[in-house]
Amino acid sequence: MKKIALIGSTGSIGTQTLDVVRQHPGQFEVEGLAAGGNIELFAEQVNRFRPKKASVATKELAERVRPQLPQGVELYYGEQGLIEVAAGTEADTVVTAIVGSAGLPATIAAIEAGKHIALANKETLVTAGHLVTKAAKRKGVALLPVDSEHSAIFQCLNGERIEEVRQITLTASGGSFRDLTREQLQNVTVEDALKHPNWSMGAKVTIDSATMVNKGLEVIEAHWLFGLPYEQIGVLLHPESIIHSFVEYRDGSVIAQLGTPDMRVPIQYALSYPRRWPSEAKSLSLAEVGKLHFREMDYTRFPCLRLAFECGKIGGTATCVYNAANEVAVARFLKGNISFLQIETIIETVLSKHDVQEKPDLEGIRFADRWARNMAESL
Ligand SMILES: NC(=O)C1=CN([C@@H]2O[C@H](COP(=O)(O)OP(=O)(O)OC[C@H]3O[C@@H](n4cnc5c(N)ncnc54)[C@H](OP(=O)(O)O)[C@@H]3O)[C@@H](O)[C@H]2O)C=CC1
Ligand SMILES: CC(=O)[C@@H](O)[C@H](O)COP(=O)(O)O
Ligand SMILES: [Mn+2]
Repeated sequence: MKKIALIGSTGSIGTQTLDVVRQHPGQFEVEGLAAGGNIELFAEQVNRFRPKKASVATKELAERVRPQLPQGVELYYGEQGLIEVAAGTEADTVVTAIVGSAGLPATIAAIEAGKHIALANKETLVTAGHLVTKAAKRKGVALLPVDSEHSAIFQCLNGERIEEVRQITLTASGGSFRDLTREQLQNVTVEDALKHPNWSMGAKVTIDSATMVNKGLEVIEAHWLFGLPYEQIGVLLHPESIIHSFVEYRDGSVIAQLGTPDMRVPIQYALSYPRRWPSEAKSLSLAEVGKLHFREMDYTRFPCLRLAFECGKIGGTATCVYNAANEVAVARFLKGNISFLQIETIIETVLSKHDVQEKPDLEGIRFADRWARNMAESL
């Protein structure tokens, strides 16, 4: 029996995690669930999975949802509520399916409480990778990747030595606007940006995919998860999202992980590791697929990816600021407040005004995150 807590249960990764739980009756105990504001779905989930602890975003939401929950469930709210669910139950693994750097305090608390992390919330590693990985090492807990590319790399590295790796390559679909020129990007709409060609995901990551910030965040995530320098991390445009990523070894061998795009596969692998459980995922028929395509990344077309590499190499608070500026810019774009191309202008401008702190502690990270958000709001 695997005991899990899940933060971000009502989102795309959260609901698919609960699909995996449902598909393996008797294998899981759900000890804790946390969500933001979707209290109707959250109430259903709590009634179905009967966690001991539950949390929603605010006190007001907690008061509204309380009457719909079964007796005996301890209900919390806010950042402390997330921490309670992530760190305060008997779960051995916490699935971080919350979006944004809001997931950082709960992830650190879970690690400090000795929980393994099935990590979907990439913003946590981008914001404070040095602190998260150091804490995980000190506590002897695993950071198990859920992100499809990182799960792929993790699987390709299985049983190999990291020092024998020449290069890892993350594949990128190109997102909703892959084939548009920068000129054409000037008039794109929120609705169009939300149409990812291959994956059905939450709004924020779908926009990140279109700006290529998602790949930028993933490059930084890979740096921290696998301990590789940025010079050994590459990105390749692959429109079909069938090859989820690959590793080239020093003898010239290349090992890739393939599959139909279905996030329940990497979610399940993070929970079943080192075993492989049966799943309902569709078999991949390469004969049906016929052809796979690849293109060199164009860093002029996708400047946010170049910026991510630059921030990663600078280190310190640079990646935290890249992430925070992006979170604010994407939220503003989704509200119709700025244009698509202004997302990258905001990130670039905020970064240009930032004085990087080299080895920030958690307080330094929080300060940089707040500073970048305020700056991004003010532009
Ligand atoms: N979706 C995907 O296929 C993939 C996602 N990821 C990563 O996984 C993470 C989640 O993405 P995704 O599932 O798409 O996002 P969604 O927007 O679909 O879901 C986000 C979840 O976080 C909850 N949430 C947001 N803010 C808060 C808060 N302040 N307190 C508590 N809960 C909060 C939401 O609650 P509510 O809805 O109730 O407000 C929801 O449950 C992201 O970091 C993303 O980059 C990585 C790979 C693939
Ligand atoms: C499914 C997943 O892992 C997403 O993060 C995915 O990577 C988005 O695809 P692209 O960023 O390659 O468009
Ligand atoms: Mn991904």
